[in-house]
Amino acid sequence: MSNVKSALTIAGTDPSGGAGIQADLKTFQEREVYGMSVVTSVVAQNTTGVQAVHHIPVPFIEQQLESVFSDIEPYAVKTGMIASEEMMRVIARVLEKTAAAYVMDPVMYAKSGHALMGEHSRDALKTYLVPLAALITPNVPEAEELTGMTIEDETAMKQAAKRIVQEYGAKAVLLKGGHMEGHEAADWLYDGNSFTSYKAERIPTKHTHGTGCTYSAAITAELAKGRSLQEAVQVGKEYVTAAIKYSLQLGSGNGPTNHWGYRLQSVPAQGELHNGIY
Ligand SMILES: Nc1ncnc2c1ncn2[C@@H]1O[C@H](COP(=O)(O)OP(=O)(O)O)[C@@H](O)[C@H]1O
Ligand SMILES: Cc1ncc(COP(=O)(O)OP(=O)(O)O)c(N)n1
Repeated sequence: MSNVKSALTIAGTDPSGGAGIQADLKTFQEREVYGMSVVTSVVAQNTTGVQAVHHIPVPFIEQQLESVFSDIEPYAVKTGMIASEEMMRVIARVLEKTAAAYVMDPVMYAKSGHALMGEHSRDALKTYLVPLAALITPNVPEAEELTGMTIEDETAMKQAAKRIVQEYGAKAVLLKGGHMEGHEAADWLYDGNSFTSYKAERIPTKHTHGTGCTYSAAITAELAKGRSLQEAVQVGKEYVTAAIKYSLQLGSGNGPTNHWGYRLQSVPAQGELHNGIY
């Protein structure tokens, strides 16, 4: 296996560059790992929402996976949008055979509310992919879908995380608190033994397109570099918080995260932002 640390994302696309594979590859690049991608669905979307979806035929997803894995074995893999049970089965067959750390972002909806996973595929996600994952990163609505629980406070967040590990066989769960109320954006990691919280000040912005993709991709990149799960989540949290803090006023909806945000934190105060970005 090459010493070059590489990460693979298996996910849908966003031609406006804020979410999906485009966000994942930007994150991999910024976190200094070699990024690769397998496309599951081509999504016509932008900062205002999803306009249309074209699913890649399952045999062609299989072909892309074969092209990558027969040539470059990734150190870590993340999955994002996987729309159907058939896609999940093909992806699971490949992930069963790899030693790569696997991070699953169980993407069900875009922030606009558009469904990105078929309703009937949620059980299949639990059957085929959850048991293979080193980490699952649901937001609160996704954790509610997975567990059937109503999650309104941190106690319920922790109960849901525990249930996903104990009942569905996940190795670890990071339940993200972006959808909760309060002055902190608090996420809870449960690794089967104990809980760790990752908290940051809630930033008052509507420009949060692609936050979940950015976060899980940053964690995946850090796992590819050999960091522990706790360290990888810590770096991921710092990365996504900075990406939200410096998020971009692009488009007429929810603007995207800024992948230079992490670097900007350590730069002394500047005057004009260059190109509105850094
Ligand atoms: N306004 C915000 N300020 C700071 N952190 C946020 C904000 N919104 C979300 N986050 C953080 O961004 C990450 C992604 O969370 P979340 O929005 O829950 O996921 P998703 O994008 O999958 O819906 C989490 O770490 C969450 O705490
Ligand atoms: C192709 C694709 N995958 C995932 C998402 C969801 O992205 P996420 O980071 O959870 O947040 P939003 O951008 O939906 O706010 C997506 N939109 N497209």
